[in-house]
Amino acid sequence: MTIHSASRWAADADAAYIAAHRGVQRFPGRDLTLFIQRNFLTPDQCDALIERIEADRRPSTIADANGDGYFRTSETCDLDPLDPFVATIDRQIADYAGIDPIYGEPLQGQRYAVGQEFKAHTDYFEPHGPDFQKYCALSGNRTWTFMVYLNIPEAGGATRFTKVGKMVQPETGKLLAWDNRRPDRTFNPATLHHGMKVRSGVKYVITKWYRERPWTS
Ligand SMILES: O=C(O)CCC(=O)C(=O)O
Ligand SMILES: [Fe+2]
Repeated sequence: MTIHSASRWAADADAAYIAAHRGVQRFPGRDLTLFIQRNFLTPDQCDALIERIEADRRPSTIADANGDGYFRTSETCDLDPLDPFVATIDRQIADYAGIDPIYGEPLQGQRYAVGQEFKAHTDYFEPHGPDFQKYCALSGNRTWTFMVYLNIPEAGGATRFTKVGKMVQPETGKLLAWDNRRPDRTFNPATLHHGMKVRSGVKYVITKWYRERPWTS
């Protein structure tokens, strides 16, 4: 995998830049800008992240309350940006994306036990939704999502893009990256995705979301 220098960082990712990485796979449909990079993280890096998620997890919340308490049943961990190992991972994602890290929300870990899931949702906030002001007033909406599977659960736990019929299976170190917008920069409902129920074992992922403007918490 090619890591480019920091001089390639910009405010937004360029799909052509990501598409040029060695070994990357691109979803063929025009409705969704989606990439898969196997072995983006090493098994050792994944294990070190799992250790941190185990040490510091709490029940997940969702931003746009929808009245369904079972919508996102996983546990979340805000990975410490001051932890030098976490900073290395963050930098590795920024280099791959070509996005300046100042646009990134802090890296999050997720842990799904048997039966836990994240029902179909988009990562961007509905511009007319009730929580848009609260979550997007300062930093703007979410642009790109970078997600890495840290292990293979014994059964279940795939990510399903329900509108385009694409299913991605967890694999240790596999990166999934997508633009939450269409090429014309409008938000793309075809990014709707479902972190499906784990049927056996435990599933761990990390997620990195980038914003339209520099991140301010
Ligand atoms: O765990 C998954 O497969 C999906 C996670 C996800 O959609 C998210 O964290 O936004
Ligand atoms: Fe998501």
